[in-house]
Amino acid sequence: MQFFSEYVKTQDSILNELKQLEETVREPISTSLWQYNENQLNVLIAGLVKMPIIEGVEVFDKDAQAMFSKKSYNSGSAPLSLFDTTSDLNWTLNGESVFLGTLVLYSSSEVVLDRVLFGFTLIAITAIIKLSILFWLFVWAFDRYLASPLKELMTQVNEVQMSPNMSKRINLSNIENNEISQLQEHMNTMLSTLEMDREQLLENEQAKRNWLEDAVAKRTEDLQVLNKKLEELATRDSLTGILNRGSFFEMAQHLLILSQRQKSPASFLLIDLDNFKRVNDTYGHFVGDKVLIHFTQTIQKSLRKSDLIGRVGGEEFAIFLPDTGNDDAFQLAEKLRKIISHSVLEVDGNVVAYTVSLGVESSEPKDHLIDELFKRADLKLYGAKDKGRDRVEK
Ligand SMILES: Nc1nc2c(ncn2[C@@H]2O[C@H](COP(=O)(O)OP(=O)(O)OP(=O)(O)O)[C@@H](O)[C@H]2O)c(=O)[nH]1
Repeated sequence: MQFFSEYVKTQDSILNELKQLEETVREPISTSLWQYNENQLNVLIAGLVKMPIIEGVEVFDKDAQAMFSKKSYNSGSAPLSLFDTTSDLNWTLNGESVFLGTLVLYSSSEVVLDRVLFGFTLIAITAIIKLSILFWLFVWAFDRYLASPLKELMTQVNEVQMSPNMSKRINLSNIENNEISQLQEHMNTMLSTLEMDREQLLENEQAKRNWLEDAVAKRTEDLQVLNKKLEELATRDSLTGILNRGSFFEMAQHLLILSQRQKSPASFLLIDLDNFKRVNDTYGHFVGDKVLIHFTQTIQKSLRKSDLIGRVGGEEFAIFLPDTGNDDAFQLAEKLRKIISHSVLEVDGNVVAYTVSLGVESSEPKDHLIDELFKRADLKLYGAKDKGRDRVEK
C-alpha cells in the first residue's frame, strides 16, 4: 500500500517535471522549427533524451505527422508502460500566434519504479545509519554504565576474597549513582559486618582460649600438688614424715650398691623404742604418737644430709649410713641413745621419758642385699634388748 501510494506520488512528480521541461524547451524547439534548423533540433532532442526521466521525444507537425522521434531504448527492450505529456509548439508572427506542431515527452513506469526504489533505498540506508548509530550508542552506554563497572566489580571482589586484609573494601572508579553504586555500597556494608563478626569471634575465641589455658594451668597445678601428696603418701610415713618401710629399703638398697661399687664402708642402725607398749598404756596412744614424732625429730638433728632414715615398723626405725665404718656407726648410735635417754617430752602436762635400744651392723664386701644387713642388725638389736635395753650392740 505504502509502495503504491509512493508510486502514484512519484509518477505525478515526474509528470510535473516533464511539463516543466516542456515549458523550458518549447521555445528553443519552436524557434528551431520555424527556422527549420534540423541540426539544432537534433541537438535539443538528443539532450532531452539523455535526461534520466525521459524515455523518448517526438515532434509532430501541424498535420500530426511525426517530424522527429528519438528514444532512449532499443525497439526490442521497450518499457512496459509509457506515459507522456504533450504541448503545442507556436511561433508569434506580427503579433499573431502560428501553430507549428506538438512536442511529446515520454517517460515510463520503470523510471517511476527506479525513483521509488531509489527513495526506498535512501530510506533504508538512512534507517541503517540511524540503527547503527543507535546500536553503537547502546554498546557505548552498556560498556560505560554496566559492563566496565561490573568487570571492575568482579576484579575487586576477587581481590577482596584473596586478600588476608579484612579491612579491604570495594572502590569502583568512575561510578555513577545507579544500581552498581548501590551494589558496591551493599557489598561494603556486608564486608564491614563480616569484619566486625570476625573480630568478635576472634575475641570470643581468645577469651575461651585464655579461660582454657587458665583452667588447664590450675588443673595442672592441682594435679602437681595432688601428685606430690600421693608421692608423699606412697613414700613417706604419715605420722613422722620420714620415709616409710618400702621407700627406705628401696633407697637403702640403692645406696648399698653404690657404696659397694665405690668400695666404701656403709653401716646400718636398727633402733627400737624400749617398752613402748607401756608408754601407750600409761599415757595413751596420742602421747605415744607424740613420742614417735619427738624421737624422729630429735635424732634427725644428729644425722648428716647423706644419711637415710626410715620407719620400718610401729616403734622401729632404721638408719643407713653411707661412707661410715663400724666404729663411727657405733659412736653415732651411742650418741643417739644418750640424747634420747636424756631428753624429756612434755605432753598435756605429762612428762614422758623413754629410751631406745640399737643394733649396729656394717657392710661386708659380700653384702649385696640390704635385707642381709637388716637381719644382722636385727639380731644385734635383739641382743641389746636382751641385755637390758637402753643399749647399743654392734
Ligand atoms: N602410739 C603408737 N603406738 C604404736 C604405734 N605403732 C606401734 N605402737 C605400739 O608399740 C608397741 C610395741 O610393743 P611391743 O612390740 O610389745 O614392744 P615394746 O613394748 O616396745 O617392748 P620392747 O620392744 O621389748 O622394748 C605396741 O603397743 C604398739 O601398739 C604407733 O604408730 N603409735
